[in-house]
Amino acid sequence: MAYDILIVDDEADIRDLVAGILEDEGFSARTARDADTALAAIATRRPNLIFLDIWLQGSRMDGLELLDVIKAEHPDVPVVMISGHGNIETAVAAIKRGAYDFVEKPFNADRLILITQRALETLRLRREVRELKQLTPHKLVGRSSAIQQLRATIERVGPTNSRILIVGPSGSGKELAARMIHAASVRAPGPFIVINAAAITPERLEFELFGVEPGEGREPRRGALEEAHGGTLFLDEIADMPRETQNRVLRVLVEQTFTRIGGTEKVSVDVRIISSTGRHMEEEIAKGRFREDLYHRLSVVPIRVPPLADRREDIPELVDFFIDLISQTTGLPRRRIADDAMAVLQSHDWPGNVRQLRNNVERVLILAGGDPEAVVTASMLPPDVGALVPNLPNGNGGEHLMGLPLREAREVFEREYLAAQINRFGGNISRTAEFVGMERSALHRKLKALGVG
Ligand SMILES: Nc1ncnc2c1ncn2[C@@H]1O[C@H](COP(=O)(O)OP(=O)(O)OP(=O)(O)O)[C@@H](O)[C@H]1O
Repeated sequence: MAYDILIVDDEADIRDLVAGILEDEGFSARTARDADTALAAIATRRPNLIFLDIWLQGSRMDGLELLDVIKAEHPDVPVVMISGHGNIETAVAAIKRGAYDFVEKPFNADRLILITQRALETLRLRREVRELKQLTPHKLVGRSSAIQQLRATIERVGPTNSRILIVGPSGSGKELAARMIHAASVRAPGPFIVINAAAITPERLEFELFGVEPGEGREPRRGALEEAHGGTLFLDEIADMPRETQNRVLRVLVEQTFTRIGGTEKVSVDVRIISSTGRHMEEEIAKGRFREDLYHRLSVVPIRVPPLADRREDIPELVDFFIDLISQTTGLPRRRIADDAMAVLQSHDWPGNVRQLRNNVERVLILAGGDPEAVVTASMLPPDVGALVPNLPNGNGGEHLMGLPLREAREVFEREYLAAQINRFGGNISRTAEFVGMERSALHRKLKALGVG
């Protein structure tokens, strides 16, 4: 379903322009010319995001007043202000009152789209974090040596107060590891606050981190640093942090104090910082995109979470864990995964790592339907998870073999089948031999004859 975005502006040209840009990106846009039509539109259907002009000519309320009403009634709907005289004071005023971000006229279509995506992504992440917090026990599942080492490291570094940088690809479990470190520390009863630098615009990131000084008669808006006082701040995707924010964060680490945006008063907090990245930080530093001194301060203890494809032996246990978890939380019946289906799951490359595996287990449980006793076989897996022998040329499950004489077809099949099995068992010949039902030495000879290795 397309995201529903409401554009509130007194100028028809602006409404049409913004709506056109968003619709071209596949969003669904509605428009309103003043406060009353906007409130009626919101009452009819709650939008996912609102663009709101600061100056609403000919309206009962101006944009900032309407913002107050929207925030009071729908605090979760992000509002991006449209500012004609864009300057930092207007932005600060709007953000103090709860706006998510602002765009300046004249519009830059790319920035508009970026802000839209980030606002929606933040919303999604917040919801996901909320759901996951409720649903997922903080348990790091897996018996591979990489996961065993990771668990040992977490136990060792958890109780210290050191800053930790967790490196690994998206969905591999970095945030989970950070939560476990927090849980293993004396800060466990304190808050665990997450800030994702990739999901927030640079301007917004500063507000979110450092907070905003109060205006006349208002409470200050506390940033993540203050929220995390006595606990842990998890800085996700630090490589996406703009240089200016890097400078500010470095100052916080050196001076142990900071000032809110627009303020002068020094605020000091007691926060442990755990950060994460999916990038090669050495490269980011070499290209001048990340401050080396900040990197060293954040990465007192570096921890690596390997991609799922490098620890395929964890997959069966993870699948069982997610089947239990998903069936408990959704009420869907549990299923048994047949050996052929597990072989496919273990052979797949999982570019989205554990998160992608979890989503696929959920899809399987939803789609399986019918008889709760039914076993999930390879043919019931989502098509993009791949065929039983994923690397067969053409990836079409075997039709191409029909054009070959039996001897050659058998050779092609054996080669691809064994290569996929070896890959699945992480290169371990003994375990592959056991699974495919051959003697270890016979398998060796076979592989040599087929030129696999
Ligand atoms: N070893 C594991 N055992 C159990 N659940 C796991 C494991 N690894 C990851 N998960 C689950 O997979 C999902 C993705 O993990 P997480 O959010 O920690 O990844 P991430 O590396 O921080 O991702 P991103 O870089 O995209 O933020 C979460 O639901 C998490 O609980």
